[in-house]
Parts: sequence; structure tokens; C-alpha cells
Amino acid sequence: MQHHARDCEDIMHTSSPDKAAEYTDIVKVVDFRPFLNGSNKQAVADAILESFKTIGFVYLTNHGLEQEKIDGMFDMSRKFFALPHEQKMLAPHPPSGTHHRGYSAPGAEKVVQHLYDRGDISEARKRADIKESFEAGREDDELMPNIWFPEDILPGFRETCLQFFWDCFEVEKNILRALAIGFGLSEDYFVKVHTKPDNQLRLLHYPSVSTSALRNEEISRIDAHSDFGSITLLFQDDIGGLEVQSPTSDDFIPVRPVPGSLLLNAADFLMRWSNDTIKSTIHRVRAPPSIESETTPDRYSIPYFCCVDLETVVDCVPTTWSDEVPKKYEPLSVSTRCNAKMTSSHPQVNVRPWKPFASRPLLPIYPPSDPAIYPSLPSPPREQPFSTFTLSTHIVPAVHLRRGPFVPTPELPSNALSKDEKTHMVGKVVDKLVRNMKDPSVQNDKHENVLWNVLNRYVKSGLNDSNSTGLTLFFSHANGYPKETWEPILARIFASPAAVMIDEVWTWECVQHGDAGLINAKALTGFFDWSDNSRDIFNFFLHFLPSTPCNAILPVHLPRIPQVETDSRVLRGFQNRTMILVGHSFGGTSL
Ligand SMILES: O=C(O)CCC(=O)C(=O)O
Ligand SMILES: [Fe+2]
Repeated sequence: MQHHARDCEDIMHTSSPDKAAEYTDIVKVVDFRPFLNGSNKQAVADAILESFKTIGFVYLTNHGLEQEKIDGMFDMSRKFFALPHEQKMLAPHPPSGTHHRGYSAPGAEKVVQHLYDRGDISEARKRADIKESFEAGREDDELMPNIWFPEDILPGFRETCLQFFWDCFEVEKNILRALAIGFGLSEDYFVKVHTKPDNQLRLLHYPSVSTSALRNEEISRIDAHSDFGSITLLFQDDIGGLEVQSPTSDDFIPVRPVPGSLLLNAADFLMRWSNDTIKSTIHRVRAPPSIESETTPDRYSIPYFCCVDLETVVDCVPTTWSDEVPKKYEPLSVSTRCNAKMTSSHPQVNVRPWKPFASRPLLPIYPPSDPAIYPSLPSPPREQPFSTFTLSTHIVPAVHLRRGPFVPTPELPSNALSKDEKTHMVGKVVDKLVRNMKDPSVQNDKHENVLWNVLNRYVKSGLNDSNSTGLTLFFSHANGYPKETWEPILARIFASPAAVMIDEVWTWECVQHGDAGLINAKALTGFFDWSDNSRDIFNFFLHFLPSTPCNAILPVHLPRIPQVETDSRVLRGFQNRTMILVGHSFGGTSL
């Protein structure tokens, strides 16, 4: 081992001092040639791993990808971004956050880390990312097909991107081989599960902006985040602006560009895979430290994000754990891209396997028949609670066949009774409910009362095609709470950087709660089966939730969506919405 350490020093030298005082040499430069020509693979491997363990980033020179090809890709990228907006928009990035291909205009995407309580969050929320990007993958990726504009708009663009994608894949494989050797494993340990590849090439352009606005954090380029796959290869021009978080403090350190190199960093999935022995370090893009002009120069960079094959089950790398240092994570199946993303964005969370449970079948969800009378909202309109999201309240009919018999709701104990008498009365009601719950004849009974659900909708003010992300949040309350119970939580969410990712929020109200309970007062039964709340929520999703989040004012009584759209939702789910459902207790069970 001794000689490895010494060789390591020869290969790992620090970047030469730069005239800008703020730059530091925290990111090492490693010459990759001895790995490629086989003269000293182990030393290169050790040097990379050492950097991954300390800071998560390392510069590689002589990485094997010809400078001509890199220059060619940058030339094409500059030409692409110089096209008129309308032409770039002929290859638009879809509004949903799940299909990362095509062109995103400045401000369309907001990269944030899930660290809401750091820094001035309410300020961060207002800042758009001033960058534009184009993303591409392999042509035969069925989950995320590429999005190209007509070839004659920029001849050679598609071919250059695809060629560069595959050239980077070759470099990636060599780096993965080095990593395996660094971990003391067989050379193909990582390569054999990076075969497809499910990678993403991203062209980035940070337009020239006011230096002071960037420094004062009125605008941003890319906010602090970590990458989610296994490793990222970053090619950048000589402008600078990338900053990485210090391993010893929360400070961000400007990283000086190194000509002819690629910057390699470990991402979240690899960190987890390595049992947290290597770091997926948080980084961001700001104004270059050496700039004194009023505006920053344009900056171009090209990250290449590498991912594990989706069907792989990943267990902690064997040499990263032992009896003394146990595994922190269970084996993880990378079965869907979504799964890969979720786990990688929460790398610290131990994943516990789901325990299956036998759930009762739901009664069918017939579309509710058109009721004769449409009730009004029982409570007067409220003042708008949030400045950035607009509140409106809506009514939808609940599913029409209700489980259980129609029995009168229990009477409230009179205030004249003593505490003991009240307790006794409530006890009797509870006994009856429990008996009913266990009685199959009661369970199988049904009634047809018309009931209503009420929802609050909070829509992002100024929502439009270019700032829409397709993300919809849906909240379902616990027993005894009205839909407004979520507002303190919404206040936190709307004040966080994540707010820019949200188009719409809906908060649900079960039939015997809040406004819904007031509307339904006379039609409520004393026997309520929880599964009916699930059916009511399904009913809303299938028949009433509008197809696309939009800024339009919706009527109080939401109209039924066309049957073809309902049929499509049954088969394929939502096409224009990414839904996140949140439920508390009874509300969570219902979901
Ligand atoms: O432009 C850069 O230097 C960094 C880009 C980046 O971090 C990313 O796209 O994830
Ligand atoms: Fe990144």
C-alpha cells in the first residue's frame, strides 16, 4: 500500500495558483493517462477515490476524449442557444418533471436541494434560474424519448449531440473501471450495471446577467444541489462560476476551470452505494469570482449524468462495510426511473421494504348521477391567505352508493350532563359502532344518499405554459380536521424554494368534515365506512380534477371531465400532471 500512496502524490497535484484570490485548489487534478495506458492503474484509481472521499469532485486530464470533439460539441451548443427562441421551442422540454429531454427556456427550470430551512428561503423562492438547457439521451430510450427540432434548423445538431453522448459513455466506463479498482473490486464491478446507458447529456447556457444581481442573490444560475445518478462528467468553458460546498463547513468554494480537463463528481446514488464512504457534494453556479464588470460573460457548460441500469438491484459495495462498520442501506432495486430519482434525492434515508397487507375491495366507483339540487358553499369567502398562490373553494358530488345502512347520526351529549354521564353516552355510541363494524350484514348494506365533498384549490399566481411544471399536490386530512388544517404547512411550503416546482395544491374535505359536513348535515349517516373516503377521492381524480393545472378561475361546482379523459386516466394515469399525495392518519389510509 505504501507505494500506492507515493504514486498517488506524483499523479495528484493541485491546480496552479490563480490570480483571483477567491479560487482555491480544493479540487485536485488527476492525470488519467496512466490508467488508460495501463502504466499505473492503481495509483490513478486511488487518487480518484481519495478525492471522492474527501470532496466528491476531481478534475481529470488526459481522460481520453479528444479536445476536438469537446470543442465541436461546445461550438454546436453555442449555435443552438444563439437560435431564436421560437426555433428552440420547436423541441420543447415537456412541462412534467418526469421527462427530461429537449429545450428549457431561461427560468423554466428551478434546481433546488431539499434543504428548505437553510438561508433566506422566502427570497430564494422568488429567484428564477437564469439558464437555458437542452437535454438528450440515447435514441432508443422508451421511457424518455429524445425531443429534436427539424434537422434543417441546425444541421448536424442531433448527430453531434448523439456522437458526444456515446463518446462520453466510453469515458464513463473507464472511470467506472478505475473506481472499481479503487474499491479493490474487479474492474467490471460498476461497468456491468451501466450498460444501456440511461444517461443524460445536458447542454447549458448561462446568459450574461448583472453581476451584482447574481452576487446579491436577486437572481440565480443553478442553486445548491447534488446530482442524483452515479457520477457526473462536467465539461465547462473557461469562464468559471461553479462552486462546491466545503467538506468542513457550509461555505461554498469557487472552483477554477482547468483547461483540457473534465470535472468528475460523485452523485447521490453512488454515495449510497458506497455506504456513504464517498461524497455527493452539493454545488451551485454563481458569478465567477474574478469578474469585476457590470455584467458577467455568458457561460457554457455540458454535464453528462451517468445512471445505473434501471433493473439493477444495488447493494452496498462489498469493501465499504464490515462487522465494525455495518451497511447503512438495504439493497435497492432501481426498477423505475422515478424510483431511482426519489431514492437518490433522499440518499440519507434508510429504505424499509413495504409490508403487504390484505386490503378490502372497494365498492365500485360509479360516476355520481347528476343531482337535482346543487348546494352553495356554506361559509362566506375568505381573504386570500397567500400572496403567491390563489385560493378558491369547490364542490364535487361524492360517490353515490355508500357503504353501510342509513342510520341517524348519534346525538351530541347535552351540556347539562355530568362528565361521567357524557363519557357513558359516548361509550355506548362507540360500542354500537364497533359492533356494526364487525357485523357483515351491516358491512354489506348500502344506501344512496347524495353527499358532497369540498376542496380548496391553491393555484400558483401567474401560472402559464413556460413556468408550469405539471406538479400537483393533494392533501387529505385526518379525522376531525377541516381542509384548512393544512394551511400552516402550505405556508411553509409556499415560502420554500420548492414552491416554484408546484403548479397547484388541492386540499380535500371528507363528507362529514368542515364545509362538506355543513352541506351534508341532513344526509349523513351514523355509520361511516373509511373506504368510502378512498372512493370519494378516486371519484374526484377520475371524474372531476381538471386535465391540466391552469391559471383559469374554476366554477364552484367543478364540471365533470369528458368520459374519454376518465377512461384514459383509468388506463394510463394522468398525462399532464405529476401528483404527490399527502395524507394524515385517516387521510393517509384513505389514499
Ligand atoms: O454548469 C455547471 O458548471 C454545473 C451544472 C450542474 O451542476 C448541473 O447541471 O447539475
Ligand atoms: Fe449538478
